[in-house]
Amino acid sequence: LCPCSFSNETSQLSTTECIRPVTIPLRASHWTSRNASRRSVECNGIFSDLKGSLLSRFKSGKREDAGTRKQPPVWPPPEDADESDQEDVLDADETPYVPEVNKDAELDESVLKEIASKGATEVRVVDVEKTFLTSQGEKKVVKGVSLRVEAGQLVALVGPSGSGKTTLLRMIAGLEPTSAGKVYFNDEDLTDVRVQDRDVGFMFQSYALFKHMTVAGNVAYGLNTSKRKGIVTSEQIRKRVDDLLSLVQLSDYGERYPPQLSGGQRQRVALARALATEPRLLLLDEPFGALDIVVRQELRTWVKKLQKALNITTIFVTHDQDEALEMADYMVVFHRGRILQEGPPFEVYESPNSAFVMNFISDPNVLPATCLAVRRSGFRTTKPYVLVRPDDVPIFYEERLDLPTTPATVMEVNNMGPEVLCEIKYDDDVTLEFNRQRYDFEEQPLEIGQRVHLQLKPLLLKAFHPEDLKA
Ligand SMILES: Nc1ncnc2c1ncn2[C@@H]1O[C@H](COP(=O)(O)OP(=O)(O)OP(=O)(O)O)[C@@H](O)[C@H]1O
Repeated sequence: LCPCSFSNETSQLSTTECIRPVTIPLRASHWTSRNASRRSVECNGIFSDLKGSLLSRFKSGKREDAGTRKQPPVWPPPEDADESDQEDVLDADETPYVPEVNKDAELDESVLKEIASKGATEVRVVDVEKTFLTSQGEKKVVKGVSLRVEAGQLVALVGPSGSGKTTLLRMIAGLEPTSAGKVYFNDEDLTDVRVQDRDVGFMFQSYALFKHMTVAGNVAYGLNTSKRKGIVTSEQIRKRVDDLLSLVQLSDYGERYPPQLSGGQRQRVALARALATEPRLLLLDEPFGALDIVVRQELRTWVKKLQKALNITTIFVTHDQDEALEMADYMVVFHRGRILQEGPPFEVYESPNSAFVMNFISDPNVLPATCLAVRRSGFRTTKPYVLVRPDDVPIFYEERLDLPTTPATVMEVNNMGPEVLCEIKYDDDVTLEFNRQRYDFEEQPLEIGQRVHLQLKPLLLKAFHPEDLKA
């Protein structure tokens, strides 16, 4: 186990108590009470063992040799710290939670102005196609895509792996030539313009920082290589780097090296670097994909706030539907190289235009189209299956003669925090999950074995053939 934040190691831990092997990235900032309790939930109790093991190791005086480089303060504390200090560090119940970023921090107006000196840019792609030449012949991976991204919007491209999201992003960036179609920034045709002349900032999942360069050096890299922004003297560069590091709340980290940072901090450096040259457009490809769930959640909210404050048009690719629903102003669902649906996230969620979209952005139940409940609902289809979301199923204690309800028996009741997830079985043995807000559930609780009556609303069902859901 390596708790040292220099090493960037992860530990593979298996335990019979866990459903599957657990990988826990260890970082100094993890040893905090809120994270600790979340982590213990995440890994089914393994945390207490882990903590105990680290505690004994720490008490035995072993720690990583941090090398001869200038070292920032890290956990574990120096060996000469007295035992009571050590207990303090490890006592998850008493250590205050240290968030990855201060989401409520006021953004310095002068810094914002410095960085967001241009107006936001509208991006349009028109009938864009991409064909790759592979050993099996030509492969068209983007098939006539048209999309308008309004100036200042945060747009999420979602879809299964291989559906063409990254390829589209790369064509917008100029990293990949288009096979057909046009790319415009504010009505300026940039289709054949080189990447370095498009004024685009990138941030990818793999931090892509130069390990041998300090944080400040990484942020300054773009400025050093492109002197076209009027930032030419070393003093101007230093000022811009300071501003950017302050913006991403890493002012004290300029002299560190990337391996000395946590994943979230590295992504913040990558963001500062992407913003260094005042890009007109920010492109993020799975920016939080490599981060753990707690940090990811925090950075989502923070990046969204920053994006709005900078008013910079941003397109991001994500596999995480929740991330897209939470962050995006506009959501684009890709399937097999085409856009299947686009719109504000709540609209796409509320009114998916196909079984594929419903299945992709929520976690619906699959029912046979001929089952009792579907027939009783009045829904008619020739397709073999039907999707229904767990939050789209009204439930009644008594039979409702005015509504087409179907009786069922409660089989499971699982408290999931803010929601209660229940499973019922209809009399034809078809099962269905539905959820209720905990507050509603407490008002009207359900018990295992209880008879209930559920309504399926035809407008909220989507019929499908298994082929329709394939990536
Ligand atoms: N240089 C290339 N040569 C050949 N095929 C490629 C190349 N780049 C991408 N592809 C193929 O294009 C298809 C789309 O890839 P792309 O990375 O755009 O998908 P994606 O939706 O972003 O998926 P993921 O989320 O997994 O990155 C995939 O089948 C991929 O294998």
